Amino acid sequence: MQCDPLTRAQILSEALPYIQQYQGRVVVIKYGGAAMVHQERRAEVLRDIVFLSCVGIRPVLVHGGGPEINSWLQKLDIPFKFVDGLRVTDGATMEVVEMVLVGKVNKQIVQLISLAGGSAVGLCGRDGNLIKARSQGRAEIGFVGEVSSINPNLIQTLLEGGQIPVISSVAADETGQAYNINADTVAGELAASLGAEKLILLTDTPGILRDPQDRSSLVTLVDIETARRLIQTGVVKGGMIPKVQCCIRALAQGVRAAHILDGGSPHSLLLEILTDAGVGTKLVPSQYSAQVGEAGNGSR
Ligand SMILES: Nc1ncnc2c1ncn2[C@@H]1O[C@H](COP(=O)(O)OP(=O)(O)O)[C@@H](O)[C@H]1O
Ligand SMILES: CC(=O)N[C@@H](CCC(=O)OP(=O)(O)O)C(=O)O
Repeated sequence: MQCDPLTRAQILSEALPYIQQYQGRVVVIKYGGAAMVHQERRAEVLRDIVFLSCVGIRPVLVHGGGPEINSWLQKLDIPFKFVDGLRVTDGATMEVVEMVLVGKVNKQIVQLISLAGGSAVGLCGRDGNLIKARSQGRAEIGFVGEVSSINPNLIQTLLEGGQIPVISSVAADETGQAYNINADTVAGELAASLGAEKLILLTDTPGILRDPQDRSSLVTLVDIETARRLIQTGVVKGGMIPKVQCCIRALAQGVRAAHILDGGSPHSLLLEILTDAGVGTKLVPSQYSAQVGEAGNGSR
């Protein structure tokens, strides 16, 4: 980290109890396309994930790639549009989504992890029957799927072998038909099925903002009830809605905390997990759970 030695020593002494608490625990991290567009930060984010793995925390990475899919659809002259934050996915679009996410973005991330000194295995839902999909049943959005089941055994085996699983949000149904699933949704369901300690969504805003135009209006701590209210009252809009919804679902299924933070800000992942104050929005099941069970001074 680029900081003076005193600050570094403070961070290290603060981080140690968190590292001890989370050792052996699974942390599911979703690296969104909006954050990944900061090419210069990608290697740094992935180095931080390798660091977590080196100290004994078990990161599982789910990646997005919406902007990269858009750019390839444009190159191929295939028009695209979104309904409720979900890409309308016909047969031709599905083919491009799978090629870009599974063939390109996934392998780039695996390579960057390897260059950072870690070892990663790239998978999509089809591999090892990891995720089975089903249609959302909305004709107007085509092959957009939802998770029908998850088989976490392969992920557990990889984690036990010190590998970092890197997962694309493409999965097939019982007939082999591919579906395009929102990557936040996949991350939330995986976190629940792996009994993860944390679900972390890296995006392009500091977290949930009271005013999306004002980056200083960060909501630092929120429980499920308040998170629902932020959606109902329209504070949380657009692409932030599926994020908050999947955090709520993961918390309701036993994940202890969910975090939304800016993946483009230096070392945001480590600062969020390993310091008392954190840098993003932390979502917890209830206000009570915010005060118990965390290492450090419990300031958040
Ligand atoms: N209350 C809010 N706080 C923060 N961001 C918000 C809020 N409401 C809507 N947003 C929007 O949500 C976007 C993040 O969603 P999205 O673009 O889908 O990201 P990703 O590619 O990481 O999945 C932000 O860039 C912001 O424009
Ligand atoms: C159904 C749906 O919308 N799928 C997404 C999958 C990728 C994704 O979620 O990427 P981000 O995290 O970068 O948004 C898409 O096609 O863009």
